[in-house]
Amino acid sequence: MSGTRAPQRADGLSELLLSRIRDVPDHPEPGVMFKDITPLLADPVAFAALTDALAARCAELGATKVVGLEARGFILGAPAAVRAGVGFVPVRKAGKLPGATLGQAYDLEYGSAEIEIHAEDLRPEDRVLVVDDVLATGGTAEASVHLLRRSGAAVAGVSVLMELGFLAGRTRVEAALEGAPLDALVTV
Ligand SMILES: O=P(O)(O)OC[C@H]1O[C@H](OP(=O)(O)OP(=O)(O)O)[C@H](O)[C@@H]1O
Ligand SMILES: Nc1ncnc2[nH]cnc12
Repeated sequence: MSGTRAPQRADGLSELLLSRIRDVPDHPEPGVMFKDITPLLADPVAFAALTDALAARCAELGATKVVGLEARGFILGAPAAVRAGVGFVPVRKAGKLPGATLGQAYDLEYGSAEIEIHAEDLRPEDRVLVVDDVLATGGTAEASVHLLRRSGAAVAGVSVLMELGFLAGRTRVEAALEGAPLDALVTV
């Protein structure tokens, strides 16, 4: 696909995943190169390989829950949680969750938003792996880390399928993570 750098892993996983991500120029607005993961989801081999990698990371970090970020983080995070044998907790856009919520406002590459979680689904002893598809400006992941800390859970790390390195989101997420790892299976 266009506009990408060489894969980072020696096992061929990054190359496989990258080959299934489609660049869509000017979506959802002019100037944005949208990274479309639907071809990857439609490929059972690539989707299973991604799920296995995320589940393995969950085990390596001793995570007791996967938190997925709406909406594409749900698609990636939920099967990884099942594969790892841990629970899944959704971070949703504001106004969707029916129970008592904790909320956090944040900025996107395009626009702004607020996220919420049912904090009652996390225990103080939980170690959470945050999963999402794309790290762009880092605003969503950063807000999630702050939200999770406020919920009382420990953040074991953040794992994303794809990091858009030219947007420098890593810096702000690593600052929020205070030493916990930020992993990207593919960086472009
Ligand atoms: O690093 P950032 O600049 O915060 O951007 C990354 C976030 O943006 C996208 O979500 P989006 O809110 O577009 O929603 P969707 O997954 O519901 O399509 C993507 O799935 C990440 O969650
Ligand atoms: N360029 C992009 N492609 C896909 N998802 C995104 N989320 C934020 N920026 C994005």
